[in-house]
Amino acid sequence: MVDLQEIRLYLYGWSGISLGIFMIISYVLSKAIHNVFLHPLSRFPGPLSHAASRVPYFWRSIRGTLPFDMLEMHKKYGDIVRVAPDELAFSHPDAWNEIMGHRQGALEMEKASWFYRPIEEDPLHIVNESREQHGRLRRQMAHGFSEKALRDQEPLIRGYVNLLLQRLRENSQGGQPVVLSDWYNYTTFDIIGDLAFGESFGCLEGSVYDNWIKGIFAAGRIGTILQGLAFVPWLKRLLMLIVPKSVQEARNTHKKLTEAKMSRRMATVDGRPDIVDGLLKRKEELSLSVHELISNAEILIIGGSETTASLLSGVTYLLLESPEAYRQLVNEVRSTFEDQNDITLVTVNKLTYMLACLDEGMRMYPPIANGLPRVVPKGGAQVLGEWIPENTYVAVHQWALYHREKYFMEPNTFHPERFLSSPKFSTDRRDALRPFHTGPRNCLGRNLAYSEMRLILALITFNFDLEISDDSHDWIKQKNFLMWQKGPLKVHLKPVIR
Ligand code: HEM
Repeated sequence: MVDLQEIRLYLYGWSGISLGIFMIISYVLSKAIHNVFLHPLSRFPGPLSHAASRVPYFWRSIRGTLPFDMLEMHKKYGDIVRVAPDELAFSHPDAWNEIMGHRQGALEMEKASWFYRPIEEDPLHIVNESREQHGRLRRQMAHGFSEKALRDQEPLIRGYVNLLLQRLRENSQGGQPVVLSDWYNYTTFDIIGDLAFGESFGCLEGSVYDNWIKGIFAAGRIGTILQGLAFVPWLKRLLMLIVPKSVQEARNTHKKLTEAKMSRRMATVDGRPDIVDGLLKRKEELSLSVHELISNAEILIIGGSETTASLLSGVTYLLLESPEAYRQLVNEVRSTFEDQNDITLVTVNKLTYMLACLDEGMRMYPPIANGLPRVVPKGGAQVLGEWIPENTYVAVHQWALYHREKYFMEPNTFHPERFLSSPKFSTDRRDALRPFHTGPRNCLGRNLAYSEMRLILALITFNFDLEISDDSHDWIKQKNFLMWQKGPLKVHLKPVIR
């Protein structure tokens, strides 16, 4: 016997669900139509799907192809591209100052919180703090990055570089290639670990990555997902509730290890020539909790090690794939120095060709390849002659900008001479190259990074002949999830006999 009441309830249920789905689809469609045709950014060019929704932009970001996709978009649509309903990408040398710089009579643009604070509950640090607290932190930290501080830090840095050279000698003895990309990472992590927490990670000692560092590598991919979810807060909250217990436990273990590191640093005498000393001295005045101190030390490690190591791997690869440039660099290093003890943080400044190689390396393989978005302040702002409405997100995507033929001749080939005033490259817009950004929130560690990179590269090319391993010729074909996903860069090292 058919129960009519049951059928009626069943049909009501289905019509309720259908109505719900219909309403959701109508909402999404009307929002997309509004975004494309009626939004204040409608007049800017870009792919239709990106104007309609943020999803395509995040799809590119979580697939790791954003830097390359941005180049294609700029080639097709020009210097300004609408990459999301509320975001514009700018690809022009002048955009740097207008977006990142000190703006005349106005405050600098704030950083976009969806990008910089993917987990709102986490303590803040110098990179994502608000303008006022950022200024205070920066003033204190700047002492640790001064020229005097760098001179005092030299013995510490040199100690790790010497250990790197020793390990490279040991590991290349049988003629097998070494994974140079790992060794660069070990070295920069150990150096920054010591400068930010008062102790190294023991990577060079143990010839392995510390677990703490492995966690940072995994964070890049998760970071891009969390950034996307910032636009759908309910989904983010839901997903956070179902994070597996093992992940939460790993996070807690990491937290405890870091707290122990910071406690040990705080127990050591004042005046250690490192980067956190300035913060420790003024922690009460700056109202810094232990967690904020840790958060600052952690961001120094993330920002100061992976970036420098990536560039070292990138420039080594590019040099080994460009024999003429490699030969010229080796010539410069070996004719400038007779003894490796003469190679210091000061004397490496003589290596002008090496500096050009590093700059060209940053152009072809910028450690921070994607745009770091800012928010247009109240009242709007002028960028590249266009009036941009308030609350628009704006960014410059480095990899894409540096690979545009409009600004760099032969952008896909390694030409250090473009940074040595070669007439062939006189039309290059060298002012487009800002790997350390510009303005009040630019990189504090620029000098430290250059010193480290020059010292390491000079000592390696002084001590070894390098040859890329056959299976590393495609090394540069990588994805990017906030950081480059570097595969092993294998290199044969032959000690130079003197
Ligand atoms: C090749 C190596 C490096 C590159 C390409 C690089 C790049 C950058 C960039 C683009 C920013 C701006 C971030 C933003 O706008 O949100 C930045 C900020 C920063 N970097 Fe670096 N960096 C490098 C090495 C280092 C090193 C070795 C340190 C030392 C620990 C360091 C410390 C910092 C700090 C403290 C900030 C924040 C500055 C502020 O907000 O006032 N960086 N870096």
